[in-house]
Amino acid sequence: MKLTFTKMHGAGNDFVVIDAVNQQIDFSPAQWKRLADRRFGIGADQILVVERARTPETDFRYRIYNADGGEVEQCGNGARAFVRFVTDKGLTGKRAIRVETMSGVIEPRLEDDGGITVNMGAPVLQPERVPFDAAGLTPQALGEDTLWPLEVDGRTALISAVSMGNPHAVQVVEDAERAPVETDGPLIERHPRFPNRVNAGFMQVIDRHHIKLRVYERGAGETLACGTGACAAVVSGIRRGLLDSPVRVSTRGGELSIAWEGGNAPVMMTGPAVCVFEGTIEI
Ligand SMILES: N[C@@H](CCC[C@H](N)C(=O)O)C(=O)O
Repeated sequence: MKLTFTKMHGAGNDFVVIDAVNQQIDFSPAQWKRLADRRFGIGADQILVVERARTPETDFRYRIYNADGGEVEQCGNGARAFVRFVTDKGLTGKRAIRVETMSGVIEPRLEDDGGITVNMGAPVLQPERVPFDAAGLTPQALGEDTLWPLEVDGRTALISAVSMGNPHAVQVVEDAERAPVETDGPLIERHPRFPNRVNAGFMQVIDRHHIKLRVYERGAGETLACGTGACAAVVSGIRRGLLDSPVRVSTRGGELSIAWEGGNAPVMMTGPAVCVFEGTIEI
């Protein structure tokens, strides 16, 4: 079939976005993987599929596939790209949009200045719900946070286990640019204590309102930015007593802003969403 797509990015985290409201889509994991392939396909960290709502309480359903072809629960930068896409394509006239994802309903909003803010919901911190297997580990308390000792390549990384709908392991590093993201990232991603695999975040605290962040993403490798990774890092930093809301998150691809008032308050994410080009591909 001939597939029409839009190539987008949010702070350099790039997406193929597909209108499945007006196109019939039923692809296999191998086909998603091929679309995301940077040599044999279009190239993307994730594929975002915009579908009709399945309930009267929501406006759309939005599905997310990693570059490895696997479907996943959540994508923060993708949520902003989703809003730009449905607005630019005229699929909705609403500015506040309720959208069903695999991990529940989120509420992105197009602001008057053209920026996009997403209510990402409250973080989930119970290990079994991340999911993280903490059996037999002795945690360390830091501020309000619980740091788990994770054995990685013969060393111990002290991680916060956070779910933003999808799983994250966040550690603090002295220098994000020199952090072992390429080497430790894949080991953490597939660490046996994370049964669903995990996104591995490496956060450098610049000051109480500013961090640098690199994320080795599950199913995609290191990306230029990870929205849910930024939310998880800020939650971890605030709980560790290192940060105060709001926090500017500098990534290799751009800047995000994350606000969180603690506890069960939702994490609010603001950042860019850009359309790069449109095209068609035979698949
Ligand atoms: N880039 C995303 C996260 C995409 C999903 C992630 N790789 C996972 O497997 O959970 C973001 O901006 O949040």
